[in-house]
Amino acid sequence: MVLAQLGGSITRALQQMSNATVIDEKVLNDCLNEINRALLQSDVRFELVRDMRTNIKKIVNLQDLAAGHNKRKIIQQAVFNELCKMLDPGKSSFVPKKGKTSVVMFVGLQGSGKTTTCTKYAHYYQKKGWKPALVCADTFRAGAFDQLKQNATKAKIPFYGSYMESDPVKVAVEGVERFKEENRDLIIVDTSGRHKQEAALFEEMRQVSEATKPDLVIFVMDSSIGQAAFDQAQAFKQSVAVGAVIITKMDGHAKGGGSLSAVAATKSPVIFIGTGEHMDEFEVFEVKPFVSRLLGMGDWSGFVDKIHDIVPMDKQPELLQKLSEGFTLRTLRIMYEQFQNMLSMGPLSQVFSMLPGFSSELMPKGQEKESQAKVKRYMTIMDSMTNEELDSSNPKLINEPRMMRIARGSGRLVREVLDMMEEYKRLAKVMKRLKIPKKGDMSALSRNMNAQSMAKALPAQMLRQIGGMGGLQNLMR
Ligand SMILES: Nc1nc2c(ncn2[C@@H]2O[C@H](COP(=O)(O)OP(=O)(O)OP(=O)(O)O)[C@@H](O)[C@H]2O)c(=O)[nH]1
Repeated sequence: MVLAQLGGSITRALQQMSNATVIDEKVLNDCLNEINRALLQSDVRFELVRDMRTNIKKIVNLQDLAAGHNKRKIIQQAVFNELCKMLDPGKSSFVPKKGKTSVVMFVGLQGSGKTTTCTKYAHYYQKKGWKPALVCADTFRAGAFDQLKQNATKAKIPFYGSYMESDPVKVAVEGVERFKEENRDLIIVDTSGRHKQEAALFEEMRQVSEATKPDLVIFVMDSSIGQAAFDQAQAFKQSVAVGAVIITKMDGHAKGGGSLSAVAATKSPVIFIGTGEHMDEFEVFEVKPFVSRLLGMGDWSGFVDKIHDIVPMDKQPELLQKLSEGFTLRTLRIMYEQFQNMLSMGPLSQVFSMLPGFSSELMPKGQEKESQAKVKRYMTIMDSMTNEELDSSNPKLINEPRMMRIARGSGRLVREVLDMMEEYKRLAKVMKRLKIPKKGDMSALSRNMNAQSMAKALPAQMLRQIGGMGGLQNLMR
């Protein structure tokens, strides 16, 4: 997945710093140099990287920190905060209100994924009970209207466009008026793109915007754009009042840092990211959970949201319960069982990218097949272990001769057995620090579940304590 490598590099730099016996100026500089290199390699704009370093150095003044201070924590927190700051323009975008008509105009270069994203955006709100509608104001590209029509029909969203009319302003105005009359609460206008930034494109966008007076203009950008992202985003911002950004194709192998720095150019927040060609491969973008995931720290709220999206309602409490029980990887057998759970979930592999520790290495998005093969390989290796080995909390029990024996028994290489043991130790360490945080989890759950499914998720004793079903309903209100 885009940026997985960046996350891995930053995490490694922080880890190396943490491993140093004494944190002095040199250790800090080495760590920051590593992070800078990783960011630049991911196409993040030089100025942003430079500013981030300056800010961290200002916050982490090693000489001023008394001996008792936990320097590692302070540095880690500063890196986390600065990454968040880089992605956060400090102001939120216009938020449409359900039941009240809003017009949202989409702009972006041809092929950025604009038309697909318009439908994903409409579909996202439709699932939440809104009444969206799509207007195709792209009269430039032959086939644009057909594409929107096809997408909209599939998602059962009303649409408007014309095969005959060549004036995009006219089509846009007619479409918006039609849907206002029909009391649609989210009218989405898809505009045309060009292969490159051209005066004609910007003039057309300006005219459509003037005529339809959108409440929000969303700039759609392909994550593979690289260093050109900043200039492109700025050019769009200068022509129309861009208020939010959506970054597409985050599932690809592009570096992605460039598109994220577009936030700085448009001074507008990224509100969603596209993570695949399908309608549901679309995620709300929130800075802190994103940076948490990037650094392998997990994202509980996203995790619970995702479960809500793809797991049938009646299975959700059971799954959450199962997962939370397995988080302490005391023994290899527990890891084996967790792997079994994961494999039986199939499409849920994307969910695991939100789980701390599983993020970039074990289950990178876009490499599900390879990851599954790796997990299966680990399981084959564990199949050749004794019950004592599987149930022991002491990995040292598996010494060199045993490793060689296990490798022979499972038909794998000794190196692979070693890899598996390393992965186990790594996961066990990460999981040890973890428990579904009660407060966060409860608020995420209460957002997403009705009282009935919530009641099932709670231990009986806790449910009694809060006054049964009635008490729970009050609490949720
Ligand atoms: N993998 C992946 N593909 C995407 C994503 N979003 C869009 N696409 C694909 O990108 C291609 C271009 O998308 P379109 O929606 O046609 O692009 P557009 O910007 O509307 O193009 P014009 O209408 O020509 O301006 C299509 O094949 C989409 O399926 C995404 O998040 N991930």
